[in-house]
Amino acid sequence: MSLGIHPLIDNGVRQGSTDFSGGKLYCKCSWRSRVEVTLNSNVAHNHACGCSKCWKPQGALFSVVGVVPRDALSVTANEEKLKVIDKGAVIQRYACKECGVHMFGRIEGDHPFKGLDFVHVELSDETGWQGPQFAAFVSSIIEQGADPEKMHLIRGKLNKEGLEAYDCLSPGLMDMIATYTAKQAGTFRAKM
Ligand SMILES: N[C@@H](CCC(=O)N[C@@H](CS)C(=O)NCC(=O)O)C(=O)O
Ligand SMILES: [Zn+2]
Ligand SMILES: [Zn+2]
Repeated sequence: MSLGIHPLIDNGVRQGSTDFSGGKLYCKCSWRSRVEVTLNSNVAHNHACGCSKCWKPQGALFSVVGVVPRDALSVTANEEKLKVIDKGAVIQRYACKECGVHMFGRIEGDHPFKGLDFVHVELSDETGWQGPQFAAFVSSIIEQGADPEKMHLIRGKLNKEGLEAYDCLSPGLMDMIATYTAKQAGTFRAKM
C-alpha cells in the first residue's frame, strides 16, 4: 500500500494566506467543457477525510475537504453536467457526470453545518487556500481496503505533516455538532 495520503499533504502542508478571498474550481474535463465553480471566500475547517463518500484524487488515501458559506459559491460554467451522486446522503455531493469529480457538497436538511458547502481546493490553480488542519475519519480507510496493520504508519505520516488524526471529526467540530444537538433536545447548558 502506498502512503499517498493526498497531494496537498504528501510533500508538506502549505498554510495559504489569511487575506486570500477565493478562486475558481474546475473539474477534470477539457477546458472547453469543464464545470467551473466560483468561490468568493477562502475555505474554513479544511481537513483530510478518510471516509468512503468524500471525493479523492486518483491514488490518494484521503480526500481534502473544506467549507465555504453557501452564498459564496456559484456554478459559473457547464452546470448542466452536474448531478447529485446520492440523494439520500446528508451531504448532497454534486459531481461532474463526465469525469466524476465532486465539485461541491451541500446540506439541505436540518443539520449543524447547514449553510456551508463542502469543496476540494486542489481543483483550483490558485494558492492561498487554507491548508489542511487535521485528519478526520482516519480509520474509515480500512473500509476501502487499507491494511489495519499499517494504520500506525498512516497516522504517523499525518502527524509528521502536523495533522492530528481523528476517527470522527476534530473535537471542535464534534463540539459544534453536540451543541446543536443539545439545543434541539433542550438540554443545552441545562446542568453545568
Ligand atoms: N465509515 C463511513 C463514514 C462515513 C461518514 O460518516 N462520513 C462523514 C464525513 S464526510 C459524514 O459526515 N458523512 C455525511 C455524508 O456523507 O453525507 C464511511 O467511510 O463511509
Ligand atoms: Zn468533468
Ligand atoms: Zn468524508
